[in-house]
Amino acid sequence: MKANLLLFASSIRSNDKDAIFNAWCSDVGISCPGAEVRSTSESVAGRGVFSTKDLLIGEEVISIPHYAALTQYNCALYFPALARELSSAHGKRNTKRSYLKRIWNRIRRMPTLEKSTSDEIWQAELTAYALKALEQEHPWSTWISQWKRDDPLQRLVDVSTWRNDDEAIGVAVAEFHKMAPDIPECKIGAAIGIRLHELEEYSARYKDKVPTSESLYCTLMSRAVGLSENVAAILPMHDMVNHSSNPNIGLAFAEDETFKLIALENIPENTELFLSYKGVRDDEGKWDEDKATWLLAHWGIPSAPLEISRVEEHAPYEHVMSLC
Ligand SMILES: C[S@@+](CC[C@H](N)C(=O)[O-])C[C@H]1O[C@@H](n2cnc3c(N)ncnc32)[C@H](O)[C@@H]1O
Repeated sequence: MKANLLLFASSIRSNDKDAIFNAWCSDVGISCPGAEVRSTSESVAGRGVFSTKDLLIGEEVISIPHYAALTQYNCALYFPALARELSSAHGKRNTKRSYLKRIWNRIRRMPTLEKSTSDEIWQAELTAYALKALEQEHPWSTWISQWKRDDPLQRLVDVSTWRNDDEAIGVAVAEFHKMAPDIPECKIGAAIGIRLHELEEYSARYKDKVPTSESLYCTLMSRAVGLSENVAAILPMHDMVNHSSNPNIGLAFAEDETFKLIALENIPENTELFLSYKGVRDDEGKWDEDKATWLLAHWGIPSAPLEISRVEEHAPYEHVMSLC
């Protein structure tokens, strides 16, 4: 069923895809008074969210009810049997990741910092739920079947032999380096190594126990947002917004049980809307090579020192986190 849906998604024309997605948002109660998804060469990524009218600073652009969000909590309610299977599949973790983390920190000449292990758990869980939603034609399947990611890491993961193919890994590193020549290849290699190791762990832990897909895991990672330290979500419509280090909208938590995307400045009609997935400045406001490496490895988005000219994060929305 999943394969059929994905085939269906790739065979429909881009504009039809956008119309289907925009109509689906309205059907499930996502209100977009000032925005819609468009596939267009005017988007930085070929597809993104655009304003459909002039927007004023502070204006609500999109409102997403909590129940529409793909979170572990909502998913456990919709798919309780899978929630039980997932909790028994988590099992005991091994420690190889901390070894890779030490390599990363050695490259950065930083002391070892342990990263929270909850990241891999939410990624695995949300991947399993997304696959189940596709299989059961849950209302989310219309949305999930439109997820896509196209960058060297995704292409590498989609080559089923990547585990035994150092050459393919080298090609991915070289492609990333071409996209972001200011980032040294050794850092890109270390970041990709960590990502691939996560995938290996994911497969070893969950395969044959719950629905798994390395490809979807990799794609999903690039669409999620951290709502709090241990809660990640993929929010329909929010996940269609592309990244800029000069964002014009921000995510806010509202008291009416919705997530809201709010204009951070006056935005003319037909302008691409942007969020900041991850800041790439250090404490002094300079381009930070490590942060830039993760922006590249996690989302496939390049950055360079000269691109940053304005303030990145807007104080009222600083509670909005990106996962990495
Ligand atoms: C959350 S999705 C955004 C929606 C996506 N464009 C789509 O059509 O589904 C994140 C992905 O969009 C692409 N993307 C977002 N911002 C970008 C940018 N500034 N430049 C290039 N690609 C970008 C990257 O492939 C990234 O992994």
